[in-house]
Amino acid sequence: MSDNSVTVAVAYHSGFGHTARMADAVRDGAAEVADTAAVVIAVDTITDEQWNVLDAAEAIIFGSPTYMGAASPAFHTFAYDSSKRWVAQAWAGKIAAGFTNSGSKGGDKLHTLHYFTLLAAQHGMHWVNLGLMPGWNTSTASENDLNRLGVWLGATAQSNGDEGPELVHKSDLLTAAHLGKRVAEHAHLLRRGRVR
Ligand SMILES: Cc1cc2nc3c(=O)[nH]c(=O)nc-3n(C[C@H](O)[C@H](O)[C@H](O)COP(=O)(O)O)c2cc1C
Repeated sequence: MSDNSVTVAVAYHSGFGHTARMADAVRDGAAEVADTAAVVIAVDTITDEQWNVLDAAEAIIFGSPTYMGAASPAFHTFAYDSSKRWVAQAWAGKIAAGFTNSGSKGGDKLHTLHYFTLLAAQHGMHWVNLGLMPGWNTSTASENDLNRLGVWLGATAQSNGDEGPELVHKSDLLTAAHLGKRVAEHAHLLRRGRVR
């Protein structure tokens, strides 16, 4: 890593492993960008050292399954605990983005992403959206299209209730990787624009 390196941290919760697959894909997408350190942090087991990683990161990408139309309780505990950073606006100026996964095609996932934007705004962070046109929305389109669920705000996945994490849809993982890469690119842009 050079002096121009950036850190992209993926702060996520996953109850049963599906959202964890997305988190890994987001990390791998970010790591494709040169001079990027990409790390995943499970917020339900977060350590003091990992809080320090978040404090030092140029970008934090929030991820959670959608449970009962919102982010999971474990993610909300993390958000509550981040209020210590909010008081000092310690994360202000960082880049933020988000992803979620649910059992239904719609599943009220958008509410989880909206919540992430509010969390980011309260922290004074800059939201980066997905940056992909919607896929799978014409008669000739395919469910293997990127952004097959047609969401602009962040990356989304749909996981059938009777299938394990190993069957998370390929397109959703590629869409998650796209988000990670885009966030890393924006983190570099922001860093280059910073007066040192
Ligand atoms: C308590 C609970 C609430 C859920 N609520 C929703 C929901 O509101 N909408 C939806 O589509 N799926 C819902 N689901 C399904 C999960 O979003 C889905 O199983 C997801 O893949 C779980 O991700 P995870 O393995 O990362 O925990 C719910 C599941 C649980 C356990």
